[in-house]
Formats: sequence, structure tokens, C-alpha cells
Amino acid sequence: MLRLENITVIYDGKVLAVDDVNLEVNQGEFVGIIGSSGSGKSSLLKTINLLVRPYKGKVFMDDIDVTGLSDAQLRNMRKSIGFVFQDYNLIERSTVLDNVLIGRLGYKSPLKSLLGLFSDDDYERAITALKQVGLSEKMFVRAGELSGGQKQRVAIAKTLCQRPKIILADEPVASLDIATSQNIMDYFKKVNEKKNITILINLHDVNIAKKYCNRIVALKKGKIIFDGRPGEIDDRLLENLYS
Ligand SMILES: Nc1ncnc2c1ncn2[C@@H]1O[C@H](COP(=O)(O)OP(=O)(O)OP(=O)(O)O)[C@@H](O)[C@H]1O
Repeated sequence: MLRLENITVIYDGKVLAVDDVNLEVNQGEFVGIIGSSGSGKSSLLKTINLLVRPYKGKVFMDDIDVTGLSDAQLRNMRKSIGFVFQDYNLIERSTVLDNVLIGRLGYKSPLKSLLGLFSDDDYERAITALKQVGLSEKMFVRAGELSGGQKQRVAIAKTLCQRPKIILADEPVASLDIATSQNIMDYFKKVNEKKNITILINLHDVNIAKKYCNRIVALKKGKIIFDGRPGEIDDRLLENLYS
């Protein structure tokens, strides 16, 4: 479903963040991307929905060249890609429900988006998504009043509301304690297994990656140095990766 061809990301004409990466991901895979700080994980993930434009290379989603789309086509394509950020990316003064409804904006005309006009169907989807992450009872609470783990569950509900084919998550558990991290990872796993949504997730904790992902991609200095099953990760690789 996703194919990256020769992706190269360069910042300011001099920082080589991603170096000629080729990667193919099938529908339903749960892929963890690991690597030390600055290895290019974020940059790579953000090229997939063009939050970062690659300097070179192409991104194919279901064989459509995303890098060649017009702005309108890109907006349409982004509906099928959910993105979860480390810092949750919620509007803190808005209610949980209103935050989740933002996931529906890609399906609205620009005018309806601007006016925040949502249909009964949008509300139904948002409420269902909140149920899926166990937060129905917080629907009318302001997002700013939630704990970190609850905020990340709202962010997951927001992407679910989008009906995505793939969810990209950039260090979604980096700010959370271990128990809350596992709770959030359980939700990602559930979404992956029950809905067959492909997940690509950046993780700095190798143990979490090994526990939850069925495929691990390791980046070093912008290059893939490992792509395989969690069980194939050995000490030599970890030493190479984090030395
Ligand atoms: N907007 C930017 N402008 C300039 N350089 C950047 C920018 N974003 C990232 N970089 C640089 O690109 C390289 C890769 O960064 P990136 O954030 O992709 O790595 P990462 O593996 O996600 O790191 P971390 O785990 O610390 O978030 C680093 O050298 C970083 O300093």
C-alpha cells in the first residue's frame, strides 16, 4: 500500500536527514521505526504525507505518486492518512468531542470546515471513535484538563474519525510513563488488528517496539540499516544503532 522510492530529505541545503531510503509497507503491517535521536525517523515519517517535502524520491500510496499531486488532490489523499504527534496536537480549550470532530474536516467543503458545520453522521463517528479509546465519559471535558495518556487517546480517536487506511505516529509515547505508554500501544495494536489499519510508528524505546510491532525498521544517519522481525534484533545491531 505504501512505497517509498529513493527518499532523500535535506534541510537548509546542507543537513542530510534521510539518505536514499527505499521502503515498502503492506496493508495491515505494524511497523516500528527505531534509531537514535537525529537518525531521521521524524523526517522520514513526515515525508509520507508530505509534511516534509523530500528533496529527492517518490512516495506511492496505493500506487499513486503522492509527490506529484496537486494541493486539492493532496488534501483528499490526506484523509486516508492519520498522523499522531508526540505532543498530542489538540486544541486544549476545546472539548474532547470537538477535538475528535476535527478528524472529519477533510471530508467537508472549505466553507463547512470554516463554519465548523458537522453532520449527525460526523457526530456519530466521533462518538464511536471515543468509545473505541474508552473515553466516552470525557466527551464534554476540555482537552486541556486531561492527562497525557488521555490526550493521546483523544488524538488516536481523532485519526480514527478520519477513517484512515494508515496511521503515522511520531514518538506518540515519548512523553508518557511506562504503564501509560503500554496502554496507548495497546490501543494502536487493537486498531491495527481489529481494523486492519496499517501503522508506522517512531519509537525510541526498543523494548516497546519489539513487544508491539511485527516489523522493525532501524535508521542510522538517515539510512535503513535493519528491516526485519523483532526477534532478529540482536545486541550487535543495538550497539551499532545507539553507539
Ligand atoms: N526543520 C528542520 N530544519 C533543519 N534541520 C532539521 C529539521 N528537522 C530535523 N532536522 C535535522 O535532521 C536530522 C534528522 O532529524 P529527525 O528529527 O528526522 O530525527 P529523529 O530520528 O526523528 O530524531 P528525534 O528522535 O530526536 O526526534 C537531525 O540532524 C535534525 O537536527
